[in-house]
Amino acid sequence: MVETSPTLPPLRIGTRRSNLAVVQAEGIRDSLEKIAPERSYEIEALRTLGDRDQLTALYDFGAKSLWTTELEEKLVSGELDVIVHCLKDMPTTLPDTCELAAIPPRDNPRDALIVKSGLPYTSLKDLPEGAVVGTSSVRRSAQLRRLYPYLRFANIRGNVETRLAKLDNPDSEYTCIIMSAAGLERVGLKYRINQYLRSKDGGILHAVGQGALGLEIRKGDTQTQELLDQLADSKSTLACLAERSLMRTLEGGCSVPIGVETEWIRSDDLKITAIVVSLDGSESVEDTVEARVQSVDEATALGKEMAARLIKAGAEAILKDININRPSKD
Ligand SMILES: NCc1[nH]cc(CCC(=O)O)c1CC(=O)O
Repeated sequence: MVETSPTLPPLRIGTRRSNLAVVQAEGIRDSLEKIAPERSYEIEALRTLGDRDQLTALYDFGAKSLWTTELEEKLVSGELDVIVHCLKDMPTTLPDTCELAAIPPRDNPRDALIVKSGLPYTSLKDLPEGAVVGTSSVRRSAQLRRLYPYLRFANIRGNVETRLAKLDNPDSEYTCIIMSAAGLERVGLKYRINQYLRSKDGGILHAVGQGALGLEIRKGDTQTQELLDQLADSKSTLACLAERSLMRTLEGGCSVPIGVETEWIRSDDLKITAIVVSLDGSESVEDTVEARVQSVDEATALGKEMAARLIKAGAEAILKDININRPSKD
């Protein structure tokens, strides 16, 4: 007689209910099926507060956890085993019942310019005076205001497909929008990207963790941790942890204009560049630092060092001013 090992229950993968979130969760499920084909996997896509409320501007939500709280409750209660997040939507400090188990290989971290269909512009510098950039991200608008003071800005909310539809509507005010390149590429919309933006091209730095996924588990769930270890990418992990350490030290939420870029030079040296910009773009501090990074502690230390340099250059005054002038929730 053949002994059958006790079968594990299906691993329950939770995510938000946007097309992008589901595509991401399916990608993780497919990778897990290759690594551990004996196990079965289920995806549960949940509508979160951030998905339901499309009207409140992002900076009015205050806490960054609008995408994560409801999923974490299900994780802690055992209804889910892992949550697949966009890393940039994850608060830098998690509830102490949960932990960040793994960061898989990062996709393109850059922002992308998408121009309204039918308009001839192909880069930020082509945009005429008064052109309207659709974005609800103060990180994006503050950096653009600094470099292109003649542009105008309007909020835009909704998932990737909704934003593109709003852009292309001939009656909408938008000339262009800025979205994450990774988000567009994952849902098959790479062809809509007119320009990839970065410090050397267009001049704007991306968000902390942009282009990476974060896999969150119940604290102490070693079985799921060991499974997810096999999806982790050490270079992506260390770079993203350095970025998150910078953000945590500056105490910025998703709505604080901190732009960042990390780049591996030689095999173990990480270069980090970061900028903090006032909402109107009139003030900014920027710096670059480089260090050997071979461990989580060294990544964290590099992020802290970057934050210390920005604070020394005046970042605190800019951030304090932003918090005072932030529109209230009511
Ligand atoms: N702001 C919301 C958000 N969070 C993660 C992504 C896309 C995926 C990623 O960049 O990791 C997006 C959309 C966007 O910024 O265009």
